[in-house]
Amino acid sequence: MAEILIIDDDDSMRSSLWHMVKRMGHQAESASTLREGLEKASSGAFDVVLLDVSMPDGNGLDILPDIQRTPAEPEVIIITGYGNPDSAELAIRSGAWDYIEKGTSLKAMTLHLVRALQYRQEKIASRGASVTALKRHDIVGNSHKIRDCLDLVAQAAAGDTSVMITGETGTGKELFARAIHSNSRRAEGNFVVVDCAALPETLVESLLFGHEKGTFTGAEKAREGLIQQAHGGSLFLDEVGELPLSVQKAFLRVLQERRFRPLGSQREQVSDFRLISATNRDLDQMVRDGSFRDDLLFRLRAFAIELPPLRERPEDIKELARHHVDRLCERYGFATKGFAPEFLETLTQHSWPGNVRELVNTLERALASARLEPTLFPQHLPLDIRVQIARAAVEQPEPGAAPQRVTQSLPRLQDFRETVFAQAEKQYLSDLLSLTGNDLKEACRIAGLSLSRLYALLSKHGVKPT
Ligand SMILES: Nc1ncnc2c1ncn2[C@@H]1O[C@H](COP(=O)(O)OP(=O)(O)OP(=O)(O)O)[C@@H](O)[C@H]1O
Repeated sequence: MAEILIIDDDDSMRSSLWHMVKRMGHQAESASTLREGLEKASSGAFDVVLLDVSMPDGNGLDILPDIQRTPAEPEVIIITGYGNPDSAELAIRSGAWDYIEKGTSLKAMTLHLVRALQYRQEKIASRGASVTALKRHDIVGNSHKIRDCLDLVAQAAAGDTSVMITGETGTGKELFARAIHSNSRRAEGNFVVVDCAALPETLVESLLFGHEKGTFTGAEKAREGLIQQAHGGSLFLDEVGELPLSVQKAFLRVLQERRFRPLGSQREQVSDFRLISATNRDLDQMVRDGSFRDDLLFRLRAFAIELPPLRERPEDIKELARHHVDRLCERYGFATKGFAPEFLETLTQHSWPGNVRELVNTLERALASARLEPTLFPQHLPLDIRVQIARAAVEQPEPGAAPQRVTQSLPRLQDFRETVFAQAEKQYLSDLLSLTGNDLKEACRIAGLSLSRLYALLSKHGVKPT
């Protein structure tokens, strides 16, 4: 029996969904505001949340990420009476399982729920089996986003297709590539790293494909190429966007046929390798610009993993800091160090544009500054980071400027949302009345509201036709 939470302010809708869930033999709970819904989702163990978009205390899509981050990580089905393509796209991009309009028959809604439950059951079963068995290979973090990536690592490791890992610099692309290799059937073979950004253009072909003795000046001995070294293992093309166009063509052929000819050789060689590539560049844009081959991209991206930046998973910072400080202390022969609470707080407030690599470098600098002192304080952190955080705490943003990281006297997020939402709703209603010249029928049509709902909102905000 599954547990379903219905968040909808419309009494009759809530009640018919509740009966639908009960008839399916599941447990149902309901909430009529977003606040109540989020509270219930946070304390319950729901499998699916049916979430209305247009609610009295805000837009349901705004709390979608909060619901997905609750411990049970439920699937969310968005239900709305005012469907529009943009919010449908936003819902799906934000990870909603499905998006349905209120006019949909109960029979069809039942089917959506059955599918969502089936999907969830299979996801939990496969995640349990695959991620538990996964060797993490030093990957630290338990945020929802990292666990989703580990799930993909487990899936990729079980197969043999080419994998492309994308993500900002320092997000752990090489670490994840190694994890795929060491969890795959090729784990006993070589993991050969090719840093495409560091390959000199004149030597790239000979390094990849190898060469015979005397093929060019300086080729005093025959040399095995990196592709051959990866035979039986994995070839990791880091910064693959930097591969020159001429080499892209030759490499495409290697991928298609797993055969290549070393420079100066008459004979073709065979290499059975699994390709993993990584980039922080927008390869689709490079294809549009003509600097990357679309047929190669298509082959490289048979399976894709996108790693999240550290600022989107601050909950991992503490564990990452512990892991890397312990490793660094061991390397330098220090006794391990404790963290003052303010130290962790400061780390969590920084936005880490260089991601985990920047965090690791910063911890190394903090250790050098603390030397034999047993506890790390913010004072051990580099000055530039402390200055940035101190400035952000006191600076008022310029009108229209990007939001800053502020640390003092903020209201509760829910209260802030409610205030902003109420102001925006009031403004919208005034604009609606002026635009329509107080024609309430036309206003209902534009806003997608019933007349009674429009009256209720006008009276709630004290907006009167002029
Ligand atoms: N999830 C993680 N857990 C532990 N350490 C991590 C994690 N992600 C990254 N790191 C550490 O951060 C540093 C950078 O990682 P890595 O080289 O894999 O990043 P990258 O995305 O390949 O970077 P670039 O794009 O600059 O090549 C390494 O020291 C790595 O050990």
